[in-house]
Amino acid sequence: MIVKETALKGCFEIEPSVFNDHRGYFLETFNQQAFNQAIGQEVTFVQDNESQSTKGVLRGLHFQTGDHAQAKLIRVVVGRVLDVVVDLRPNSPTFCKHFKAVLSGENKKQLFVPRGFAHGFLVLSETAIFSYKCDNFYSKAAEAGIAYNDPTLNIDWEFPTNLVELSKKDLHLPTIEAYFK
Ligand SMILES: Cc1cn([C@H]2C[C@H](O)[C@@H](COP(=O)(O)OP(=O)(O)O[C@H]3O[C@@H](C)C(=O)[C@@H](O)[C@H]3O)O2)c(=O)[nH]c1=O
Repeated sequence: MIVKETALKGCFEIEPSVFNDHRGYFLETFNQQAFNQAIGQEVTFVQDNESQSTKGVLRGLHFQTGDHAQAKLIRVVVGRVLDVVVDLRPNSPTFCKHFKAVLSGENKKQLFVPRGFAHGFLVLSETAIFSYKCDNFYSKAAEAGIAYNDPTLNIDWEFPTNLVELSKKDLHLPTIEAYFK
């Protein structure tokens, strides 16, 4: 397993060890002991989520507020996505900065996104199955988000914006400026 901290403190990119043989492959997608040691923190995941989306679907940028904040360990099982995380920790030197990575069923890369970040992804393949662990339970009341095309964040999604498909909820997310007002 190769673990690298990204430019955003506390946010890590993880490349698990994959064992290939004549039958196919094997990997540990999560090992609590190795994971906590690698990132130097005790994280206890309590919920696993999976979603499927088609090409051009963009989910995000989402987070939960206050005591409901969630750290996430993210991976793609099938397909390819552009995953984007945004540091929304007001006291962080990288406040409002983002990090992006292509996660795919082929590269099997994972991202650990700490609490205090917004997260979203855009599906680049015909279909994608997205899987993630959360260290806090889902709370509908605590759901929040920032528009994926926020001008301050200026994220290059590397995809024609007229082809992006959003949920009704995500169509009306505020800008970062409006959110922090
Ligand atoms: C996230 C979530 C949703 N739901 C329900 C609510 C709703 O009826 C349905 C679909 O929810 P959403 O439209 O919010 O799903 P989605 O847009 O996929 O939301 C997810 O987006 C990515 C980018 C994240 O980072 C996640 O934390 C989460 O916010 O599933 C749960 O029951 N539990 C959950 O943990």
